[in-house]
Amino acid sequence: MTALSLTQDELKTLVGHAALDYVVEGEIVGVGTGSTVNKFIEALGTIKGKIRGAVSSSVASTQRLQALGIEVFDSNAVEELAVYIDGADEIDGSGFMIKGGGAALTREKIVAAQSRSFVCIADASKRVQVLGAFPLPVEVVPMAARRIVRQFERMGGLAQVREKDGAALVTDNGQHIIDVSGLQISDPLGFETAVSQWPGVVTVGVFAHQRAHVCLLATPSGVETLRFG
Ligand SMILES: O=C[C@H](O)[C@H](O)[C@H](O)COP(=O)(O)O
Repeated sequence: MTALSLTQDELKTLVGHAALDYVVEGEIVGVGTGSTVNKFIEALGTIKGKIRGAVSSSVASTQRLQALGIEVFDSNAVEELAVYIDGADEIDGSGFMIKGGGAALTREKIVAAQSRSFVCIADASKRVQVLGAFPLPVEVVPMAARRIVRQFERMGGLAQVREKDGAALVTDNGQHIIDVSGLQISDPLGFETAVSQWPGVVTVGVFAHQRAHVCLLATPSGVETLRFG
């Protein structure tokens, strides 16, 4: 394949449109959050007559979907989704991911869990050997934040509460986010299981139990499809 000279934004558009191949006609599609998913939502608008609607993982994505005339269903109103399409901050060779750079990790994990298949859309910069170079987002109940920061520090991480406009960021769920840098997550399944049990942790941004089944990776040579079985 010839190398294309595309900006990161164009790569996201490419992969956002490629994800349409995974949308099942007549069904409700699970929609993630983030700048790559925003390209997918734009593309979804062009085939909105062919789908029943969407289940969304954030207020931001819901607003974008509704602005395009796509009906957004409550996740409780839908038993199971055929496919969930979402971006990632990092993805490894097993389809394990770090997510939550946009603070939407909790609802993302919920929608991923109710979907038969997770299609990750990302540009090639997100592909890693070992998870952890991207600071790991963890959604926490505010009263537990200090204790959880200390726990990550004891593991050798550097943890801090994410801020927005000079105050702690508040998620769609009314909680806070801790970002943890300096961790190498060599056992994503074990790590996710362990941290998920800490009191006050709402959701850890390691997606190992809800890993991707397919990753559409935008590269300078076009879209590569990685399948994780
Ligand atoms: O909370 C946000 C999500 O996990 C996003 O899917 C992730 O941060 C990737 O976002 P982007 O496509 O903007 O890089």
